[in-house]
Amino acid sequence: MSDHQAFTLENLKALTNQLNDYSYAYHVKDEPLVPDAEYDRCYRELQKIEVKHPEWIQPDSPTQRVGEKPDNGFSSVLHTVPMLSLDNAFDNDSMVDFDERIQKLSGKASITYCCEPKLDGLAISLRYEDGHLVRGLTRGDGLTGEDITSNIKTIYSVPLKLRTETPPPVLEVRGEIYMPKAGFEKLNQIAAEKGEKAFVNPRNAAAGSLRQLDPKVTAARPLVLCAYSIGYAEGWSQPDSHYDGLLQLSEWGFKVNDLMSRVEGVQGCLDYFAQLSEQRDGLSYDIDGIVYKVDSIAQQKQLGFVARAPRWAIARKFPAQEEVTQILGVDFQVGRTGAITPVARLQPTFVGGVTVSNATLHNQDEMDRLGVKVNDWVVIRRAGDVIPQVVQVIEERRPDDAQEIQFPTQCPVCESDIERVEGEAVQRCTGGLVCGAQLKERLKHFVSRKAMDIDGLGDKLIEQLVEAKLVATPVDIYLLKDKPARLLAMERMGDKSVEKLLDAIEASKQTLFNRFVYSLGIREVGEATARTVTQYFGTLEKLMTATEEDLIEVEDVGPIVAQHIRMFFDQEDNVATVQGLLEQGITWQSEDADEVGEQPLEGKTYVVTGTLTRYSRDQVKDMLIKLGAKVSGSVSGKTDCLVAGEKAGSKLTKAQSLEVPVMDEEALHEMLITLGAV
Ligand SMILES: NC(=O)c1ccc[n+]([C@@H]2O[C@H](COP(=O)([O-])OP(=O)(O)OC[C@H]3O[C@@H](n4cnc5c(N)ncnc54)[C@H](O)[C@@H]3O)[C@@H](O)[C@H]2O)c1
Ligand SMILES: [Zn+2]
Repeated sequence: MSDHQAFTLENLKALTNQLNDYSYAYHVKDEPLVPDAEYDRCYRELQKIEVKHPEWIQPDSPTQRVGEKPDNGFSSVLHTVPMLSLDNAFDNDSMVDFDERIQKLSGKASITYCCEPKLDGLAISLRYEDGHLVRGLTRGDGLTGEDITSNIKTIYSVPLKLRTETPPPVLEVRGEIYMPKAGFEKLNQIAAEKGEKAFVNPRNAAAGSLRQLDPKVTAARPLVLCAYSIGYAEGWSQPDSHYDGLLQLSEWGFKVNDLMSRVEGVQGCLDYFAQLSEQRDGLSYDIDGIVYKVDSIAQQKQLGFVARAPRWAIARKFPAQEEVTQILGVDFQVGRTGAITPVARLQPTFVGGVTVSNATLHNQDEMDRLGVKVNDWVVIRRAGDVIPQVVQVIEERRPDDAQEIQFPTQCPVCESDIERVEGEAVQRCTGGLVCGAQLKERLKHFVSRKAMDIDGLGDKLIEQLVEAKLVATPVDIYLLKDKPARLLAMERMGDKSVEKLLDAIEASKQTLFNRFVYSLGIREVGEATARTVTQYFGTLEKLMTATEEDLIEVEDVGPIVAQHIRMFFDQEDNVATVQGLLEQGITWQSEDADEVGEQPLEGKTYVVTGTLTRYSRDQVKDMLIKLGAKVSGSVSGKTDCLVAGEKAGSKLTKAQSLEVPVMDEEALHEMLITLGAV
C-alpha cells in the first residue's frame, strides 16, 4: 500500500475493527474467518500505522491486549499472574534486533536462550495446591480465563497429582494443549463419514474440543498437554533457569517438549531454527514457529513486560501452511483406476514453502461439505509434502460471479459414463482400458521405480506410445523389441536411447514377486500391502487362487483390500495380462519356504530412512525382506532396528527417544555381507 493512502486514521480504525472481528471468531467461536497469515498481515499493517501515529491507537487495538473475553457457558476466573501473548519475528534480522535489545537492556554481552517448538494449540494454566490439581483455566483475555477444570481432567497427560512427596503448597503451571496430527486426521475422517463439518486444522480442533460444555466430548478427543513454564509458586523457590524449571516439571509428571534446547546467543537461536525447520514436517504435531526465552529468571524479571507480551521472549514464525486464494476453475482428472478427482485451479499462492496453483477437492461429497463454487475465495492448506487441500470457503467474500461446480456425467477423456458405486465417495469412469487416461496411468504405474522399474520409459513416452497405439497393455511393452523402427519414430528417440530403453525393458524381467504384484495396480494394493501378501502366500498361484477369507488372514489386509484382490484375479483380462507377462519371461526368485535361503532376520521389523550411498533404499528393503525381516514405514515401539543414512530426520529422533537400536550404512553393509545377502 502507498503511504499517503494507508496512513490515515480511518484506515487504522478499519484495521482495528477488522482484526477484532477476526480475533473474536478465532478465540471465542473457534471458527477462524481467515488463515493466520492473513490475520498477521493485517496486524503488521496496523502496527506500522500505530508506530507512525501513536496518538491514534485505539484502546481496543489488538496490539494493546491479549486474546478475547470469553462469552460462553464457563465461569470466568481471574489469573493469579496475567497470561500474556508473545511478540513475533518473521525473519533472521528481527531475531538479531531482538537479541541486541536484550543485550542492551540486561547489560550482558551474551545471552543464554531456551528454545522451544511453538506448539500450535491453546494456552492453559493449571493450579496445584499441595500437589493436587484444583483448577484449569484458558488464557482468555489474559487477565481472566474460563474455568475448564472438568474438561482438563479428561486429558491423560495432565497430572491430577504431582509425582512428589514434597510439592510446593501452590504451583501454577502453564502449557499448551494440542491435538497431534494423527488424531486430528482421524477425527476429521470420522466427521466426514458422518457428513459433519470437519475442523480446518489441528489447533482449531484442539480449541473446539477443549471448550466443550460436556466433558465427555472432550474426553473422546485426542488431546495432549505439554508444559512450557511455571506461572506462579508459593512456598517454593523455582530454579533460576527456565530450562531447569521445565526439567523439574518433567520430574513431577508433566510432559515437556523433548526438542527444547538451551543455546548461547543469537547464532544458537538461528541454528536451532534451521534445524527445526528441517524437522517440522516429520513431527507428529503441528508447530507454527519457535519460542525463544531468556533462560535466566533473574534476567527475565529485570526485563519485564510491555503492553501485551514479555520483553524476554519472542516467537519466530515458520512460513504459513494456510493461505487465502481464489478458485479460478475446476478440472476433473482421471486416475489409474478411473476415479475422477476434481482439482481446483488456483490463483498461484505461496504456501507451505512452495507456490501452489492446484488443490484437490477430493470428490463430490467433499465439494458439497465445503459448499465451494468457482471464483470463491478459499483457505488452502499444505502441510509437509501432503497434496494441497481446500479446507474452507470464505463465504463473506463470495463474489457475485461465483458459479456452481458441475460434476461431469461423462469421462472428460473417453466420454464413457461416470458411475458412483453405492456407499463409495468416488465416482469412476466406466471405460476401463478403453479409457486412454486410465491406460496411460496404469502403464506409468507399471513401469514406475517401485514397480517394474523400467528406466527411460517416462510419462511423455508412454503417452506417445499409447497414442500411436503401439502399447495397449503392459505385455506390449515387452513386444517393443520387435519394433525398433517404430520406437525410433517417437519424439526425441535416437539409436542410443532406443537401445538403452530396450535393455532396461529386458533387465526388468528379473524382478521380485512383491514388485510384480505391486506393478499390477490392483486397487488398494500399495507397496506395503504387496510386500505382505507376497510374503504370506509365497507363490503367484497361491495368491491368485486365495479366497477373500484366505486374504483377510494376512496382517494389514482388511475386507476391502481382500475384495479388490479377489476381484482383480476374477477378471479374465487381468489373468490374461499376468499370463502374457510370464510368457514374456518375467521371473523372480521363488519364495517357497524350502527354496529360500536362511531367514536370519525372521520376526524382526526394520525401518529404513535417510540417504544411502551404496544402495538405494528400495534395494535395502528388498534385501532385508529376503533375509526374513519385515520392513515398515514408521518407527514405533515394535521396531527392532532403524537403518539411518545421511540426513536422517524425524525417524531418527523418534528411534532415539524410543531407544530403538540404530544402524548406519556401514554397519548395514557389514551385516549384509555377514548374512551373505551381498
Ligand atoms: N486466523 C485468525 O483469524 C486469527 C485471529 C486472531 C489470532 N490469530 C493467530 O493467533 C496468534 C496470535 O495470538 P496469540 O496472542 O495467542 O499469540 P501467539 O500464538 O503468537 O503466541 C502466544 C501463545 O503461544 C503459545 N505457545 C506455544 N508454545 C509455547 C511455548 N513453548 N512457550 C510459550 N508459549 C507457547 C501459547 O499458547 C501462547 O499463548 C497469531 O498466530 C495469529 O495469527 C489468528
Ligand atoms: Zn474415461
